[in-house]
Amino acid sequence: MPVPRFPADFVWGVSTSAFQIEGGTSEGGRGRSVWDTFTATPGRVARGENADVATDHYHRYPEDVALMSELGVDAYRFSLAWPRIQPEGRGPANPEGIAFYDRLLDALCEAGIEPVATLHHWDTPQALEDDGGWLSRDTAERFADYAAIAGERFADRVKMWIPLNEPMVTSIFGYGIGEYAPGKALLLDAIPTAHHQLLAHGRAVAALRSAGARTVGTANNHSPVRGDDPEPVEFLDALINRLFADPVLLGSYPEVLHDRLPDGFADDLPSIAAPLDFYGVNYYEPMAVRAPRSPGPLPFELSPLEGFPMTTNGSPVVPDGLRELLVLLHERYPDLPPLHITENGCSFDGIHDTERIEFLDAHLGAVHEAMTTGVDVRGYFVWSLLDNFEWSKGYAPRFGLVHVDYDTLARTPKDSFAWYRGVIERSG
Ligand SMILES: O=C(O)[C@H](O)[C@@H](O)[C@H](O)[C@H](O)CO
Repeated sequence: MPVPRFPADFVWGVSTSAFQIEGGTSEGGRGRSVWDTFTATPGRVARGENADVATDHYHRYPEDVALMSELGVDAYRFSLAWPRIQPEGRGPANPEGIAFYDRLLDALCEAGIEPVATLHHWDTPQALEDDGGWLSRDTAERFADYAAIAGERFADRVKMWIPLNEPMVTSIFGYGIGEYAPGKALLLDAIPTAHHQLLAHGRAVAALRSAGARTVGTANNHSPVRGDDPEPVEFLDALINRLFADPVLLGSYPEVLHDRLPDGFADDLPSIAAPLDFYGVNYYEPMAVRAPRSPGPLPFELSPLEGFPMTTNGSPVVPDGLRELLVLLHERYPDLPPLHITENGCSFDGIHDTERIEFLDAHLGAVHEAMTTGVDVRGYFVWSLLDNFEWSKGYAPRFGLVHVDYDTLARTPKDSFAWYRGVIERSG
């Protein structure tokens, strides 16, 4: 199905993150992050893989910027590595770290590609984790200092800012079930990490605006929750969607989680609900849930979503879930700022990646459908430009429009690269 016409000023982009592509983890004065520690811990990452080299973007960024130029994107969403800019997570900026991002930003501006900078894509400095990490309120204050440094140094070239990528994943996968760094399995006792991240978001918005940032938003991952039993559906919806959206967009928390939040949380809500210029959404798949079949610590259990094609990463392909989500956000949040799809993509193998083209085509169709019903969507960013390090799954899942040979680090555009370039060209 030909991709429908999007507005002429619609933003076409691609996304990546520092830890997943940069490599050079011990170069340029970079400090250790929780993910360096996690990948060095046996049994945490498939096949014992790590991101010490990853796609070597740290050295090959000119080639990657040239690929984006060839692709014709308007914007590139990447993340700054906090441990590269502040190796211990506090104190003065690391000049070599700043210099690396200066080089990258200058190359992007030279190529006419708008930089979209995420301040935190999960690589928290290990030194802060040793002091409690996101379980500690102080980390939010340290994050504000980091945001001020980044704003002062880069706000002249960065077009859009995103303080945190998917705080939900850090809280639930990092502190709740321990599947991601820092690998803690606190279950619902992980919820204070959500509040401290949201406080960090609010503090960073203020720091970035003082530094002259033009446009500030979010990149929250959201999934419509499906199930026949309303109780587990509402609870999971509160846990993965509303816990991270309501405080930012309504200035309140879902009632059902109040007793899990730190004392005095309400005093922080005005700072957390700082007005935004856009609301970024990462979408991959809906979630299905049911009541637990045996007593356990959680009032729900996940259930498989059947009857859909699957990606090589085990995700069901449900394009209409994206339309459903956009309409839900539009209806649920009256003062919702314009939306950007800050991530959407899939893992499939091979250079001739027809399934990826079909996936992106169908999801763009879903976005357009939501727009025709009045949802204000301004841009779309494919995850990802390059195959990269897929966290605890290592390098097996391939999400890139560009294939990466991890032996030679050679980049090879896939069929989806040419397809997306055509979409961008046609949308004019
Ligand atoms: O959404 C996420 O989980 C992250 O932002 C990305 O870092 C992932 O790599 C991507 O989504 C594929 O799973």
